[in-house]
Amino acid sequence: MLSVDKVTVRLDERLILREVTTQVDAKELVGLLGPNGAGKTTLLRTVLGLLRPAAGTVRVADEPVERARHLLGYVPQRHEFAWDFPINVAEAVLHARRIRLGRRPGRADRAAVEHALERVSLAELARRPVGALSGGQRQRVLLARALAVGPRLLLLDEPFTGVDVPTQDLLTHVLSGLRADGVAILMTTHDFASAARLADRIILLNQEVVADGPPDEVRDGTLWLRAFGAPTGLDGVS
Ligand SMILES: Nc1ncnc2c1ncn2[C@@H]1O[C@H](COP(=O)(O)OP(=O)(O)OP(=O)(O)O)[C@@H](O)[C@H]1O
Repeated sequence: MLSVDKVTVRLDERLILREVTTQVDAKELVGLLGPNGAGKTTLLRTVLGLLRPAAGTVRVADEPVERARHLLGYVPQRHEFAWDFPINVAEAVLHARRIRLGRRPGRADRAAVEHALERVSLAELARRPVGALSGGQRQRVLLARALAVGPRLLLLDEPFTGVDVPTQDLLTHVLSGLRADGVAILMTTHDFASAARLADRIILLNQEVVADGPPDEVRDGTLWLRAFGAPTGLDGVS
């Protein structure tokens, strides 16, 4: 579903990603790990077509990304959304679908919103202003916004960061269900232990791909040393 081939990205003349090659298949959940500033968000933004690589190619469902945007769902980091905007939960989700489809919403769009809210257990909060939500509820709104467009490739930027255990469990459940439905999922995270439980593969990134494989293969301490510059990444790994 996603194929990234020798992608190099420079921002302000600085090399951020160097010849990154990887892929994510349908029904596959891949965790993207690396230290702060490793280029994880940059890679997601490049896949979304928001950044143009200096070299290399990104293809989604065998198409250049410009022709495959309708297949993409994106869950940004929570701070990137304007939570002080005076809209409620259902409107926030509908808005995402409206922007994607570029038309006034009709009955099918409202049904898609309802379905997305149910999938993340937010139906009861549909009329609540987004500014009044907790961190975990906000995370679920962002996921519902991505789901409302029916993505085949879902990109998530640190969905597990700063949310409580029940929210983590819900996210795990929803992502597992999407994978079973055939969605390809690429998710950045700082937490190897939770990624190892959930992901089929883990990519260790630090400007370049340091390792890419099943969690058991990527557990090797020397790889972590190369990716993080310190062995501390293995803390809490079980
Ligand atoms: N628009 C930009 N212009 C210039 N440099 C940028 C821009 N956006 C990001 N960078 C730089 O690119 C590098 C990679 O940033 P990125 O946000 O992709 O890392 P990350 O792995 O997602 O980090 P974190 O774990 O902290 O979220 C950083 O050094 C950052 O300062």
